[in-house]
This record gives sequence, C-alpha cells and structure tokens, in this order.
Amino acid sequence: MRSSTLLLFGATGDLSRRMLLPSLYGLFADKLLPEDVRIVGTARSKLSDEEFRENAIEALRERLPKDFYNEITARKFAARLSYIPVDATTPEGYDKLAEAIPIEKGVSIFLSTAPSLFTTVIQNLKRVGLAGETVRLALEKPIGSDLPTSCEINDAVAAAFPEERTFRIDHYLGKETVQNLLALRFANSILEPVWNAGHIDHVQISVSETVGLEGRAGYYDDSGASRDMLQNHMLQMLALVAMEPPADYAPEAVRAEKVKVLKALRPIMPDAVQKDVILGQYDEYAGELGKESDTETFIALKAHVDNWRWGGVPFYLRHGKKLETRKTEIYIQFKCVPHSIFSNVDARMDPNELIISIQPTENIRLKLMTKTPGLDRGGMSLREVPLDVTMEGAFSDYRRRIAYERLMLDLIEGDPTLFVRRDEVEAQWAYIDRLRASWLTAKMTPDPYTSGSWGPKASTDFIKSDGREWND
Ligand SMILES: NC(=O)C1=CN([C@@H]2O[C@H](COP(=O)(O)OP(=O)(O)OC[C@H]3O[C@@H](n4cnc5c(N)ncnc54)[C@H](OP(=O)(O)O)[C@@H]3O)[C@@H](O)[C@H]2O)C=CC1
Ligand SMILES: O=C1O[C@H](COP(=O)(O)O)[C@@H](O)[C@H](O)[C@H]1O
Repeated sequence: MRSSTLLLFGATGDLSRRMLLPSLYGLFADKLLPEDVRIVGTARSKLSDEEFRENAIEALRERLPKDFYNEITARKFAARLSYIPVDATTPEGYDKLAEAIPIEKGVSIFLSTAPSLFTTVIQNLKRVGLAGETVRLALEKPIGSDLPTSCEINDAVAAAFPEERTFRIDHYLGKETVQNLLALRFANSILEPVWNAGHIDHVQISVSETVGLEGRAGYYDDSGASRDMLQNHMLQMLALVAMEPPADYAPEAVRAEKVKVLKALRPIMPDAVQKDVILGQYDEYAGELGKESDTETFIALKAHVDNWRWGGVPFYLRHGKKLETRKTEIYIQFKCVPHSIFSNVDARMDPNELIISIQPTENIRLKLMTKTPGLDRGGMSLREVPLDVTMEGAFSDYRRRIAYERLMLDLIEGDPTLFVRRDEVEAQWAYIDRLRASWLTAKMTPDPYTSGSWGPKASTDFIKSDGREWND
C-alpha cells in the first residue's frame, strides 16, 4: 500500500535539511511524489507550519544546485509540508501525532534522530496506534554501535513493526551506480562466466573523503571509520559485488543472497589483524576534537569471502577522512592472460580492469588491451583502451540525484529491496565486532597520516606486499 503521509522525526536536523527535504523536493519537482502525499515534520523545536515551511525552503535554496532549485516549485512543495512539535522522550506529543495522521491511508515514518531515541519513539508510536498494518518504519543508521546494541534496537523495532514493514536505510543502496552494479552483473551474460576466483585477481572498494569531522565530533569519535562507513556502506557494496544471482529482483531474493556473502566473510582474528588491517588517524584530528584519541579515521583491510566462488580472491577495502580526493569506486582486476603470444616483442600486457565509479563521477569503465595503431616493426605494440558507460550526457533527462530520492520513493511505495534486512545488519556488526576485538587484543593504534594524503604509508606497503597497488 502506498503511504499518503510521510512522518519525519528529526525534521529540523542536519540530515533532513541537507538530504531528506531536498530529496523530497526532487521527487516533487520531477512529479514522482504522488499528489496525495503529505509530509509531516516533527522535532522538539516549537515551530508553526509556516515557520517549518520557510526553514525547509531555506534549506532547499542552500542545498540544491542553482539550476534545479525553483522558487515557485519550492513554494508549491512547501504547501505539502506541516509540522507538529513533539518531544519524543515524553508521551504527550504522540497523541497529537496520532490525531493528525490518517493511518487508514498509509503512513511511512522516518526516524532521522539519534538512535538513542529509537526505542522510546517506537514504543510510543505503538501505544498511540501509529504502528498498525498500514504503517512502515524507516530507520537511519547507525543501527546500534555493536552487535548487542543493534540486536536491542532490532528487538524494540520488532515488538512494534514486523520485518516486512521495517526499512533500514543504507543510503549507498540509493546511489545510481551502486544499483547499476546489479544491472551490470545480472543483465549481461558476458560477465557472469568470469565473475569468480578463476578469472578475478582481486577486488578493491575505496571510499575516500576529503571532509573531516564536520561538526559530528561526539558521534564520530565513538564510531571511527570502521563503524561509521565500513560496517554499513562498504560491506553492502562488497555484498553486491560478491553475491550469487538472485532468482528475481525482489526484496527477499536480493537480500537473501547478500546475507549469505556477509555470513561468509572470514572473521579477522588477532593473529591476522596486524598483517591484514591498517588503521590511521589524520594529523589534525586530535586538534579538531580537542583531546587525544585512538579513534581511526582511516581503515584499510584485506577481506575474504570464504565460499566456492571467491576462494583465494582478496577484497581490499579502504576508507578514510581527509584524504587526497573524494572518490568512491569499486575496482575489479581480472587475471592476466594465461600465456602471452606477444611475449617475443616488447608489448605491454596489463590485466583487464573494471572500474565502477560511484562518485564524484558516475561511470563504469572496462579497460581492454588493444593494438596501438601503426606499423610497429617486429610485431605489434599494445595499449590499454577504456570502454566507458557514462551516465552524464548519455540521457537527455539525466539528473544526478541524491541517493535518498530513490529510498524515499521506495519507502512511500513500500518496496524494501534497497533497504537492509535485520540479518544483514547483524552479520555486518558481527564482522566489525570481531575485527575491533582483534585489533584491541593486538593493541593496535592508528598510524598518523597527513591530511590531504592517501592515508598512512603502511596502507600502500600492505597491498604492495601482495604484489598489488591501490587504483589511485
Ligand atoms: N547528518 C548526516 O549527514 C548523517 C546523519 N545520520 C544519522 O541520522 C540521524 C540524524 O542525524 P542529524 O540530522 O545529523 O542529527 P541532528 O542532531 O542534526 O538532528 C537531530 C534531530 O532530532 C531532533 N531531536 C533531538 N532530540 C529530540 C527529542 N527529544 N524529541 C524530538 N526530536 C528530537 C532534533 O530537533 P530538535 O532539536 O528541534 O528537537 C533534530 O531535528 C542520526 O542518527 C545520525 O547518526 C546518518 C548519516 C549521515
Ligand atoms: O554515512 C555516512 O556517509 C557519509 C558519506 O556519504 P557520501 O554519500 O557523501 O559518500 C560520511 O561522510 C559520514 O561520515 C557517514 O556517517
């Protein structure tokens, strides 16, 4: 059932202003937000409907690209918004929400608040009748800070919302090229026969950011790179690369295949952690934080998926803040040809590479060896040539969307395919908890690195010692 109300908790917060409201505007401007859908914002701030609308318009003006923002459209969009001030920690306000929202027409509730509020909010929603069959619940990450706390949140959710009405957000699944990975793998027949340990040398998944703490010091210092990015976005990308073909593009089929990969991840034990994991912290971190800290702002590791398809193929994962460039990509290096017929001439023979660029560019590139044009003496020389699948410019109506646009639309429509199931999130935490326990046992602390670099030198050395290098 499509929801006719979107109830947004944390409607005045950073995520709402930067991502959620602009995404809803994007859907509205593209006529994808169904006519009857109304958005009710809530938070503690005592705002009137009109004040909330003006705040929303201001956020849209700030956040949206100039050539997409339109004042008239923004005002029409704002007419769909209303606001009810509620302190989520006290029971009173929930009755006001229940009175104002017609549940029989379907409701999607989005919790964009600190996870510490989740349990109280959910219990109160249930108490006032806002958890019935027509109501769905979306939760922002982080779902806990380790496996036990994640299970606690998931139990509290399950007491009010069955799994099929629970939508856990991982905004990377809303990114265009992340979804394109599924199309690339499962809508083409040429890749599947070579998508395995017989043909793939290794996989790299890199998320490098130029930003630092961005005003989230308290949260970040408790989380670090492993819990902030690796636990969720990076393991989700790994699962999409490594999963078996699902029978169909349907929520349970897709998620069941992903969870098998997550459960097949080899735990990184204390004896392997110093060799297979690099931790770093950018040089300005303690200064920004105002105290010394052992929190990692960089992590690189070698992961293994212990199953038939991937036996012996390393997955190198790397993420850091304050690195040289902003880049998210999945890099797949195929094995070299088994025998070079060109070995008698001075011919370069590079392995094929598939690069799925997620941001800042959205692009898929396959690098192939071809003949260098010309009349080389004594044979031929070879060169690497890219085959590009580019989004930008390829479709006249293409617009770079915020990842949440896809997710908001799917939430309203009730399609959970691109949301994370409970067993996935818990398998992700199990992997991260083991990893962190191992590095604590091994007494590892982060190596310092210069802001604007590619992270600690050890990260380059560790992949080099396997005879490989990062695709920078
Ligand atoms: N910001 C980001 O880029 C990202 C954020 N997230 C996650 O999203 C969630 C929200 O993050 P963010 O927007 O940055 O957080 P903010 O601190 O900016 O916003 C929190 C929101 O919750 C409201 N709030 C706080 N306490 C209460 C309360 N007792 N009752 C009702 N409302 C309350 C605040 O409004 P008021 O003060 O008016 O009550 C505000 O609207 C967090 O879990 C965060 O980890 C995840 C990924 C990225
Ligand atoms: O979830 C998070 O993601 C952002 C990075 O998102 P992106 O879409 O800009 O790649 C990260 O900066 C933040 O620390 C983390 O909480």
